[in-house]
Order: sequence, then structure tokens, then C-alpha cells
Amino acid sequence: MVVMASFFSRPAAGRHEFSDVLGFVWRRWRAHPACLAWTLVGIAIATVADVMMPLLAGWLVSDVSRPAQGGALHHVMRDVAGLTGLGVGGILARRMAYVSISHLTSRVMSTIVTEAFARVQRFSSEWHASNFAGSTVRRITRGLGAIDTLGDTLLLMLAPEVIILCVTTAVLAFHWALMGLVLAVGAVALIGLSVMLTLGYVAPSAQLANRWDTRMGATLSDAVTCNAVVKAYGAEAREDARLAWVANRWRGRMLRSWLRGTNSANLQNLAALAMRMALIAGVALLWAKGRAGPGDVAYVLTMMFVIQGYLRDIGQQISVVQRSVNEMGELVALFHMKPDVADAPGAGRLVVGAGHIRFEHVAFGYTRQHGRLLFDDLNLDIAPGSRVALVGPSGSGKTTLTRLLQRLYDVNGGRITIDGTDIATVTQASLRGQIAIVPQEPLLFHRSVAENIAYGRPDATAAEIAHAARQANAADFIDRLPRGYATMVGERGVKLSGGERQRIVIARAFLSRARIVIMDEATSSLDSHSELLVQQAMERLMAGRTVLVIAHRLSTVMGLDRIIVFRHGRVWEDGTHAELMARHGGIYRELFEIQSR
Ligand SMILES: Nc1ncnc2c1ncn2[C@@H]1O[C@H](COP(=O)(O)OP(=O)(O)OP(=O)(O)O)[C@@H](O)[C@H]1O
Repeated sequence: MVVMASFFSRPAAGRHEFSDVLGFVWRRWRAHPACLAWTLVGIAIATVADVMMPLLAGWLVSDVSRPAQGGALHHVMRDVAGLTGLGVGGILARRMAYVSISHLTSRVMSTIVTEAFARVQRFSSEWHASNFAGSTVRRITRGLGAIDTLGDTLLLMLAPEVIILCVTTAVLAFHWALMGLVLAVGAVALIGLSVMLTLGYVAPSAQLANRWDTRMGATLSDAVTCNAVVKAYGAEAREDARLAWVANRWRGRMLRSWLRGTNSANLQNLAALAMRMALIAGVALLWAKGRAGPGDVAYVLTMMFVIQGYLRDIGQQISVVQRSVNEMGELVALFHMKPDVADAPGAGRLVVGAGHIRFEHVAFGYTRQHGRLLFDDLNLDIAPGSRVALVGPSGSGKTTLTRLLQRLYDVNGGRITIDGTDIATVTQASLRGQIAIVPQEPLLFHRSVAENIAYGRPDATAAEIAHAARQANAADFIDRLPRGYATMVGERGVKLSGGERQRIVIARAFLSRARIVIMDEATSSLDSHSELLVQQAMERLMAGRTVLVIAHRLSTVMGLDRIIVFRHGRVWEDGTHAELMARHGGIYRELFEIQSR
């Protein structure tokens, strides 16, 4: 009863995923028609060769049961030659199918990984903020492995089984209509049972196991990525316990899924045995009634062995298909997701001249804030070439404002313009190419120093890279590195100090020739020499550009053209340092006095 209840409780999701994944795979196969056709033709020829074997074996038995004189020997030789031809033909055809499917699968896999990567890269910041990097990588790699298994099982195993069942049923029905009917009904019942067990009983538990598998990948990657924090707090044992908890749940789900697979295979094997017994009993009955001779019995028995060879693993194969479909499900889902932030149809390139930024009646709220707006009717006019500080308490919306300017999120209302052009009407790439970012935590690729500096302009010459490094006060320390500009910086730049990473990122901003700069002031304290070098580089970078500085230490913003104070997503105060300090009871003045103390 428990089994039956679960049969009908969740099959809909499984079926939906099945058609979704199979449709996805079919579309990819169809893109390589020659490989697909050769695979199918090869496997069809090999299967038909196998079907013909019992027929020839039957003829051989009939011929050898006659005296060897006369034409009987000739017939026997013909049967032997026929069997040899079928064997060799089957091997060659199967080889053609295997070679073709290897080409097909390798092409499909490389297309899928490239497309999946391209999509994931373009998903919004919101999506990346909500999905672990580790689970995304696991989703893709697990799905790729599954597509290989799925192709082999569907084309090289299940397709021949369907062919063999159809052809043998037809041949059998041609001899004895009733036997043909028994095979047809038995085969349909067997396949029906296999599909039902697989989709209704095994698939839901496999889906759950996969979700826990993804979760385990995420837990592993989270702890490994933050290993420095784990070490700093001596929290290895705590992280061990955390993983053990997830691993324990994962083990339970996996075990249940595997056991259900075994139960399902056993049931299917029993059903296959019943079908074979019915056929053997049928031919024995025909023999008793004198309607079948030794050749016929030999034919049915040989056919049984061939079919048995094919069908023995049908349950297993349907389970493999189901598992592969489940494993691909999360990968295929990536292809159905619409990017939250997309280029408008026919979006043009943004060309920034002076760098005049306007926020006009902007409304925005993060989706995870349940409809609550962070900005409501926000208006700002940032003059071209001005250097503006964004200050305010933590969570007041400073970073969000700069994210909206880069269009990492779409606004819910109003618009943002640069030099009069609505940023929603231009391509995201051209918009972001005009904005250089110096983040609080500089992120570097595990590539050479030169590649990291030239990330915004990969065509930059060595001389231009060195010039940018000099402007960013980075040239001296780069020259002292073991391989200079060719030195690899380590994962996320761990082989460089915080101040050095910061200056590499500033050099990157110099080289990008962006007209607008967003700086998120580093809160982590640098030593005073390092801080001076960074400060000088920043000053140089600001010259002649429109600059937004997210400032945490007010001492660094005093000399800027304008200071905008945010509170709860609203512009609370706006003016120069002197103007804001003149305001009694103002929050800037209060914050400044606290920090000065
Ligand atoms: N991806 C996100 N999803 C949901 N809410 C977010 C997200 N990012 C930020 N928030 C929320 O939006 C509000 C504004 O955050 P924001 O990072 O813009 O503040 P901030 O002024 O830059 O703060 P800080 O000075 O601490 O960096 C906060 O309440 C924050 O919790």
C-alpha cells in the first residue's frame, strides 16, 4: 500500500521533468542529423541481424534433422553461411553505431556546457546571490555525465529492444497468430510496468536524493571557499559536524533511492520471467497438437534467449534513463530560466560623453524583501565630472544605488539616465564597459598580473598595462614579483596583500578608460604607507571622471565635491562637507563628530 500510495502521489512532477528533459535532448541530437542517422541505422541493422539469428537457427535444426544426403548438406552449409554473415554484419553495424554516437554525444556535451556557462554568467546578481557557486558547478557537471549515459541507454539499448520486440512479434504472429499476441501483450505489459515503476516509484526518491546531492556539494564548497574564516575561528570540528549532518541526510535519501531501484528491477525481472514461461508453454502446446516441429521449437527457444538477452536489463535501463533524466533536470532548468535583467530588443551601445547621471523617480525593492521598497521616488542629479560621496548608516542603500547604476538589477519604477540615455535601453555590456569599479574586496582571477590589469581591455599592449600600473602606484611591487607582470596571483589573488590587490584593481580601472568610476572604500585597514599609495592612486583615477565613492570613513570624503547622506533608502542630506557641517542636528555632522572623536 505504501508503494501504491507513492505511485500516485508525485508522478506528475516526474512526467513533466521527463518530457522536458527528453525534448531538450532530442533538440540537441537533431542539430547533428548525420551522426544521429548513422547511429540509428547502425543499431537497426545490428538488431535485425540478431532477430534473424533464431530464424536461421530454426532452419538449421530442421535441415540437420533430415538425412545428410541430397540437398540437405547444401542447405546446412547455406544456413551456416547465413549465420556467419549475420554475425559479421551485426558487428560492423554495431561498430558504426558506436562510433557515430561517440561523435554525437561529444558534440552535444560540449555545446551544452558552453551554453550553460554562457547562461549562468548572464544570470542576474540576484540569482548568483541566491545560488551557491559549488552547486551550480555540480548541476552542470552532473547533467553532462547524465547526457552521455542517457544517449547510450536510449539509442544503443532501448531502441534495439523496441525494434526486436516489434520484429519478433511480427515474425511470430506470421507463424502462429496466438503466440504473436502473447508476445505483444506480454511486451507491452512489461514495458508499461517498467515505466510505471520507474516514473512513479523510483523517480521521486531519486529527485530527492539529487537535491541532497546538490546540497552536499554546496555545503562542501561553502566551507572550502571560506576556509580562511574556518581556520581563523578554529571551527574545523564545527564544519565537520555540519557536513556530517548533511552527509547523513544525503546517505538516507540515496539509500532509499537505490533500494527502490532494486525493488523495481526485481519486479520487472519477475514479469519478464512470466512472459517467457507463457511463450515456452505455448510452443510446447503447439508441438503437442502437432502444429510445431523441432525447427519451430528451436526457433522459439533461440528467440527466447535473444529476447531475454535484450530484455533482461530493460528495467535497469529504464531506471538508468530515469536517473539520467533526474540528474539532467536541474541542468535543463537552467535553460528555461529567463534572465531577470535582459537587454531590450535592438538595444544599442551606450556612448558616454561627459558622464551626467540622473536617477528620476526611481523605485526599487529586492524581491527577497517581500515587496518592500528600498528606494521610493528617488531623485538624484550627479553633475558630469563631479566626485560624489555616498554616506549613511549600514543598510541605507549606498551599495544598492551603485548596483542599479550598473543595471545589475532593474528598477521597479522611474529611470536612470547617463548623458540623457536611459540605461535600460542600451546593452548591459556597453553600460558596464563605461563604469569602472574599485570594490571593497578586490576580486582577482587566478591569472597573471598583466591579464588581471587588462581584464577591462584585453587588447591593451604591455606598455599600456605598465603605464596603468604606474598610475595606480602598482608598478614598483609588480617589478619585485618573481615573474613581474607574468606572475600568477593565486586563487582570488591570495598571493598578494590587500593593498596590492587594491592597486591592481585601480590599474584595471585606469586601463578600462571608463568615464564613470564607482569606488567602494575598503573598510579593512591597510598600513599607513599602503593606504597612502592607494589614496594617491584613487585621487589620480578620479581626475576628469564622474565618481561615486561609497565612503565609510568620513575623513576621506571631506575634499569631495558633494556628499549625499542616505538613510533608509532616502536622501537625508545633500551638500558639501562645509554645508553639511553647518547644519546643527544633521546626521552627517553627528557622524563626523563621532568619527573624529
Ligand atoms: N541581494 C539582496 N537581496 C535582498 N536584500 C538585500 C540584498 N542586498 C542588500 N539587501 C538589503 O538592502 C538594504 C540596503 O543594502 P545596501 O547593501 O545597499 O546598504 P549599504 O548602505 O551599502 O550598507 P553597507 O554600508 O553596510 O554596505 C539592506 O537592508 C540589505 O539587507
